[in-house]
Amino acid sequence: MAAVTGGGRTPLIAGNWKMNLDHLQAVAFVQKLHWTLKDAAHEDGSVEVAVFPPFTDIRTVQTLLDADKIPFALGAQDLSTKDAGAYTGEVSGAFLAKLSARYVIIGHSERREYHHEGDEIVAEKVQAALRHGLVPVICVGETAADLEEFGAAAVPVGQLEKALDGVPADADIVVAYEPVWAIGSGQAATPQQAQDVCAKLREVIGQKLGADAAERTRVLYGGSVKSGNIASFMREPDVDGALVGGASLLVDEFAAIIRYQKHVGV
Ligand SMILES: O=C[C@H](O)COP(=O)(O)O
Repeated sequence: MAAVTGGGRTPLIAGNWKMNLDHLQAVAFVQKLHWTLKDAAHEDGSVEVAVFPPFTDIRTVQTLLDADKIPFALGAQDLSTKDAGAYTGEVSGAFLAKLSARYVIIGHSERREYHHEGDEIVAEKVQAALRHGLVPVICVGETAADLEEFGAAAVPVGQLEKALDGVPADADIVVAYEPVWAIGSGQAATPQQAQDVCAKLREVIGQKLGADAAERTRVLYGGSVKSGNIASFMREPDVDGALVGGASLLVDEFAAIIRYQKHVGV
């Protein structure tokens, strides 16, 4: 089955569990999701599925994925700017890499808002991820007030420019456009809004890292993605997948999102 995004990029459907599902619930969830998806496209690699459990679940989920040969990638929701040392409560990228985490979310709006993480910290975390061979999923997006004052693209474009400072041209990264007003609100962006901003973010990648990086880097949309709207986003040429919050906690709903190709008609 063909990928539907531009440039031959493999679509990525990523489930950010946020602070939900303890390690026992995580095992039941992953087993059920895998079982539900037995016939789905992710089994042949045409859609990549990634789950982002809380830190305390990661070891358990990693063991399950390995033992049952479940083809989901594993990610963390955050990491420290530091690699080791006297930083109480922090988790190093080195530790995540040892647990076979492939991805790490950086700059999520909930980190920016509740933990006061600005663009400098985000850029440091991107460097920390790359130091340990992790793929940063760099989140950018405008608030409702930003949208009114500057339009949709200005803030995410500025955030991404800063996050990419010092990133080498050959770095493996993912960018997620998440308008803050669309997160958990049930009010998703329109596919055209998502496309417009994702295309601008791809331009930024091109300016900062070069044309090859712009062509190969996946740009996701996030914010109230559901099974009922995923196909409309995935039809857009610059939307290469989704970063899903609430709907990634419901097995049948998340499985239906992963199976979006059935609705796209490719
Ligand atoms: O990381 C995921 C986003 O915050 C989207 O969350 P949501 O799908 O619940 O709107």
